[in-house]
Amino acid sequence: MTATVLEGKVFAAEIKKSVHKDVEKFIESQGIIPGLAVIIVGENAASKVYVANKHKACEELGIYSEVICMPASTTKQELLEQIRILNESTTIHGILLQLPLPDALKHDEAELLKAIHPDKDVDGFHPVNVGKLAIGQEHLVPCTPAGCIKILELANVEIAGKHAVIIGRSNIVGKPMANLLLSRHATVTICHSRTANLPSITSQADILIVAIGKAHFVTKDMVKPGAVVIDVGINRLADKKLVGDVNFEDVKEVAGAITPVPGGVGLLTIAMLLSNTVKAAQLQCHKEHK
Ligand SMILES: Nc1nc(=O)c2c([nH]1)NC[C@@H]1CN(c3ccc(C(=O)N[C@@H](CCC(=O)O)C(=O)O)cc3)C=[N+]21
Repeated sequence: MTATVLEGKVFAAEIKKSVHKDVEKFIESQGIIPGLAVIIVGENAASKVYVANKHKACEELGIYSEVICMPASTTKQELLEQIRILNESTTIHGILLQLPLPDALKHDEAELLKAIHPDKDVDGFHPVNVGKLAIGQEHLVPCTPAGCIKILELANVEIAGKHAVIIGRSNIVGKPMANLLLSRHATVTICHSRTANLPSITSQADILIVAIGKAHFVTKDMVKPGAVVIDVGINRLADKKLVGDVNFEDVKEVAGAITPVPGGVGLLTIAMLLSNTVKAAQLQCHKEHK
């Protein structure tokens, strides 16, 4: 048996189409354009590519987008001031602070993310939004795990009652992913670097979500026949080739369905960012009219 390949492009196009409609409706009813600001601090080749992709996607959908590039020498104070300006801006509805931050700012990350107004937090990283997700009140949800859920939904994969295993416990993917799956009634197991006998657990998964940042880590002996495998990894090999955390060619032989890298989850991440930007704009307008 060979797995069905879950093409990110197809699902992302579907989401973008619906977001595009929402953008048009929003502009018509409010007389303003939804706006996204992306702050990028320092030089990071990969970050620049993502930011350029996000900018292009905004243009396609009629969302106003601003990219704010700041030097690696930027201080916490300067960054907080930039965030304050964007929080108060009436043309910007979504703010994304691109991670990772330069080393000098790494220990300020939590404080900086908390400075973004929760209603403009299109990454869903503010503690208020993290907390809301944890108690089942989804508000602005992190884009990558939200994209994984969209893939499952659009591919008609049943979640309720299924055993979902997540490899990776990051705040950006693993933890929010667990909450999203739990709210949709999956039985959820989170594995990580200290998990004993990992293959014995991953082999029980009906849905396997892999987000550990190790190229080709998951092989077919770790996958239950017929499982749905979602690969969140993006690893650049020495030859510049982009690969996931899953050994695609190997796992494809046993999985029921699998996402490719590139062309999988990454495209959904961008689509969900656009969706969150319009949602944020809607939230802010409702508040103004109260
Ligand atoms: N605050 C913050 N929020 C983020 O959401 C965030 C971030 N920081 N830092 C970096 C990561 C990474 N990320 C990606 C987005 C799109 C693709 C994407 O479009 N990938 C395509 C193309 C990949 C390529 O060819 O380079 C694909 O997988 O097919 C990948 C990765 C968002 N991130």
